[in-house]
Amino acid sequence: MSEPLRVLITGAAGQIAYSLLYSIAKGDVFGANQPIALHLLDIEVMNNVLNGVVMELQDCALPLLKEVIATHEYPKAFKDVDVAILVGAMPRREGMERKDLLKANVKIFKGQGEALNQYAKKTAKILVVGNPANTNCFICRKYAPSIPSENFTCLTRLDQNRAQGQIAQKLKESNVLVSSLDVSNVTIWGNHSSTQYPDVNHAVVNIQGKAVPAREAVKDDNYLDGAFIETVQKRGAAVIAARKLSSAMSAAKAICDHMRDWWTGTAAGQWVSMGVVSDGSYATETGLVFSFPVNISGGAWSIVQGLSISDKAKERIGITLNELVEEKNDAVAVCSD
Ligand SMILES: NC(=O)C1=CN([C@@H]2O[C@H](COP(=O)(O)OP(=O)(O)OC[C@H]3O[C@@H](n4cnc5c(N)ncnc54)[C@H](O)[C@@H]3O)[C@@H](O)[C@H]2O)C=CC1
Ligand SMILES: O=C([O-])CC(=O)C(=O)O
Repeated sequence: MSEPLRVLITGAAGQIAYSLLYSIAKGDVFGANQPIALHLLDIEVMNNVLNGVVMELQDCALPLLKEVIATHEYPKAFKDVDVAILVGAMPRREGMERKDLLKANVKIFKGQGEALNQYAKKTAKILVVGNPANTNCFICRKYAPSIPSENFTCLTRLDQNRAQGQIAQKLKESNVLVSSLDVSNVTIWGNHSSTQYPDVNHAVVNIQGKAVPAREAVKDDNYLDGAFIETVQKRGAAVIAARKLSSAMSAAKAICDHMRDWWTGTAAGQWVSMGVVSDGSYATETGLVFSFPVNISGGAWSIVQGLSISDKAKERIGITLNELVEEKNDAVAVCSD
């Protein structure tokens, strides 16, 4: 067996981590033969809760889990990590937009960027989950200049999974029985916020072994251009309104999907959506962390190029782009206070 992969999870005493740790330690993400050392970080007041999580991990009796380091200290938490999943941050409550968290959360990602820069492996793959995820990722990368920018990503896979789920659900209404996994190449453009653009123009549904364009399968452009987009954009808020807590089980599942695909690659002809550092593709601003369609091979992602983008789609991409530019300016100002 190989050396343990050092996987840092921040916010390890919180609700997303509680759904996430088991899948990672069991081998669902990095493979059934990959030993894992978990580095669990939370703030000092959560020490007791974190100890309880460590006890439960021991009690899961997982053969791949070789070591658990639970701490509130950055030097220990970030030391030599191969993977950093940065979840720890304040979640939003009912009535808030995710960008309302910016002031409270962005400085956490400045400090964790500095810690990655100082202590993590230079090859570390980083996934930012804490909201506002794109802008926190932008700041994290800014303060970790020794790690390549392509190693920084943020989570928009939950939005992708939601979009696939909505299309599968809609098809059930006309007795076309498919699962979310039969829907591919939906793209989430831009910000993990209510301005994101879930785009079905290149999406495909596998119906009894035949690849059918999503618009042809659904046969309802009004829905796809209206209620579908709004449902995906506002799904996080709908979960908060119902649960009085933000999504956790589905967020943990999306984190696993994101990391597993980054590790093992995307299927031929299929792409996934990830927030990545923009190279200016599709008229976006270079350097912003923007969600794009990406292909992944050999642990490296590349933005899918050459997709046709309608004028309406360009307008929607422009809206989410403008929001990200504003968030970035606010975040840079907060961090230089
Ligand atoms: N990008 C996405 O798709 C999603 C993002 N989120 C975001 O993930 C974040 C975490 O959500 P939950 O787990 O539900 O929240 P939670 O409140 O249950 O857990 C957050 C944990 O982070 C810890 N924490 C706070 N500051 C920290 C720091 N400086 N270092 C390490 N740990 C710290 C807290 O003590 C707490 O244990 C929130 O910002 C939420 O909005 C949630 C769902 C989806
Ligand atoms: O909506 C929230 O605040 C939590 C989140 O990011 C999501 O569920 O997508």
